[in-house]
Amino acid sequence: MAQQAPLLRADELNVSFGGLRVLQAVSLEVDEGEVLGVIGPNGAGKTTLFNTICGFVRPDSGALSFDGRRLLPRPHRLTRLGIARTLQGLGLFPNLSALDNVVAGATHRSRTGPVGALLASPWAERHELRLRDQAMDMLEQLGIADAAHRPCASLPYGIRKRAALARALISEPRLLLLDEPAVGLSATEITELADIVRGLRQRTTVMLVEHHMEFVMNLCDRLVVLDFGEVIATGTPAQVREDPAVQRAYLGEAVAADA
Ligand SMILES: Nc1ncnc2c1ncn2[C@@H]1O[C@H](COP(=O)(O)OP(=O)(O)OP(=O)(O)O)[C@@H](O)[C@H]1O
Repeated sequence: MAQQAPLLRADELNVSFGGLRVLQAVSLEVDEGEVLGVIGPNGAGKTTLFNTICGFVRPDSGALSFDGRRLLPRPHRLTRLGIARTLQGLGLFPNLSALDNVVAGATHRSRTGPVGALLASPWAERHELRLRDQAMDMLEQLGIADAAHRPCASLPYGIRKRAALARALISEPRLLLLDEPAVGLSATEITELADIVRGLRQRTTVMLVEHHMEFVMNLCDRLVVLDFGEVIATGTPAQVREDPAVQRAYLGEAVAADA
């Protein structure tokens, strides 16, 4: 049987900032339906890898492909391509309600356009109402429907994180990139988040960057480990845990932290 092509593929990505080589010949594949974790010590290049996939950073060389086609990402066109991302800083509009923030994530699906909005055509209105229903549905699925009409600035951090996730999901991405989804959450919230992400498998592929080892080890199907901008290991959590190069990379970090 022919093997399915990966949903996302990176080939020999090289990125440098000034003289600093931040990604060195990074190659990886993300298969449809999996949860792939990217881990590595501080400064390993994880965020830079995400930023390269999203088009915020241009690689010096190397290539990306998405769904078998060359990917030349541009941040404002990502959702149209089928890629959504949550940010470490969440990036929610603080004065808008959680619901309005989620609707804002679906702007590329809004067919109203400036003329339609001016004319306020019944068709456009119906479409916008449908979007709001879907956004409400999404908040319900993530267990935060109660927060729908409250301004984001007034919500606890854990709820805001879920609102940011709902906003990414409303665009119905094929690939969802989560940047440190567990950071700032309580132990209970982290367990709940893992359940939510597991549930997402049915509808999207997930690639996440994370430091929280227990979360990553319990949740991810596969891991890619970066150290000093290089992929030092790829495999299941169990394989990666036993990998001597990974142990050395993290041990080095622990020793540095103790010093
Ligand atoms: N815009 C930039 N200009 C210069 N150097 C940068 C820039 N962005 C990142 N770096 C450097 O690139 C290296 C990798 O950074 P990056 O943020 O990608 O690592 P990371 O693995 O995400 O780290 P962390 O886990 O601490 O968030 C670091 O040495 C960082 O200081």
